[in-house]
Amino acid sequence: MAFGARLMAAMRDRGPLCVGIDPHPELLERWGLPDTPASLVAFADAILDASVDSAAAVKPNSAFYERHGSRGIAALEYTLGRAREMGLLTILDVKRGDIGSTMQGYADAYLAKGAPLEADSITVSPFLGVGSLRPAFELAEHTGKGVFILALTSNPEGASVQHAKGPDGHVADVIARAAGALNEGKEPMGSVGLVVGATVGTAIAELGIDLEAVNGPLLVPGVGAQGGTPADVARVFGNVRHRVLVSQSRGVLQAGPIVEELRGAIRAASGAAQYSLARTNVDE
Ligand SMILES: O=c1ccn([C@@H]2O[C@H](COP(=O)(O)O)[C@@H](O)[C@H]2O)c(=O)[nH]1
Repeated sequence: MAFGARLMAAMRDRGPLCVGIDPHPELLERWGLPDTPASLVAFADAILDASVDSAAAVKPNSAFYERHGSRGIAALEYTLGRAREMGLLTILDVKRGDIGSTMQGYADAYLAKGAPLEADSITVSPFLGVGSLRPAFELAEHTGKGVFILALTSNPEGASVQHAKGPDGHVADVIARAAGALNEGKEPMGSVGLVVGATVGTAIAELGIDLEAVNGPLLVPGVGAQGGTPADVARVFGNVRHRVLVSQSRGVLQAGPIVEELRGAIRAASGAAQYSLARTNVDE
């Protein structure tokens, strides 16, 4: 089954939350764990156990694994495999993007069946042009995987590039339209998503972006530690609420390391997002 359909089913069954697996050194310390590769495994195991019946997906961020070198990558490989065995969808946050021939290598690394670092989906950066990402789109289509393109990121520095206007329109809108074209006609939604922060304020309307026409999942970071709120999510994404996957890392992970307490925080964050989105009047 295609990633878009699998994610839609997971969100229907377990709510609109994706739990970020971000083993920051500060979080490891808070959990009473040393900053070592073995701790990455213990940290992620607890998050997977707490998420399995309460979140639609998990999102390990590769950066926190790469900083430990090959043993960190081995920990990531283990965690991706364990999530797959548990039936949890994975979004590997690697933000890759390169010329087409090299992009094929990245696609093979993460989206090929049986690859050591196989994930259900990855994040990609369109800075070299959305067309350069084609190898990832094509392999994802072939293997039933997903791709999330950075469009309007949650950090304040993103706007100076993403709001810029070129011959084809605003950068973020060009990206959104490209995703819409790749997802056209897909039911219940396509597998090419966008990353759009909860912190983008009124940018969607100002840049003339039609999120409905994207027809793909919207991965929404920025809630919690970055200052975004469930009310912001509802305000920004009310008309496409059925395709919104809110991603939270530090906001929920600080409830660890006890799995029951972590599960409680995940359920509360998921419930808050769901409640806020459900109260949105799409005609407003
Ligand atoms: O626009 C973006 C894209 C990705 N991220 C990633 O999401 C998490 C956010 O962590 P929090 O602790 O919930 O702030 C992190 O892995 C970022 O690299 C993002 O924040 N914004």
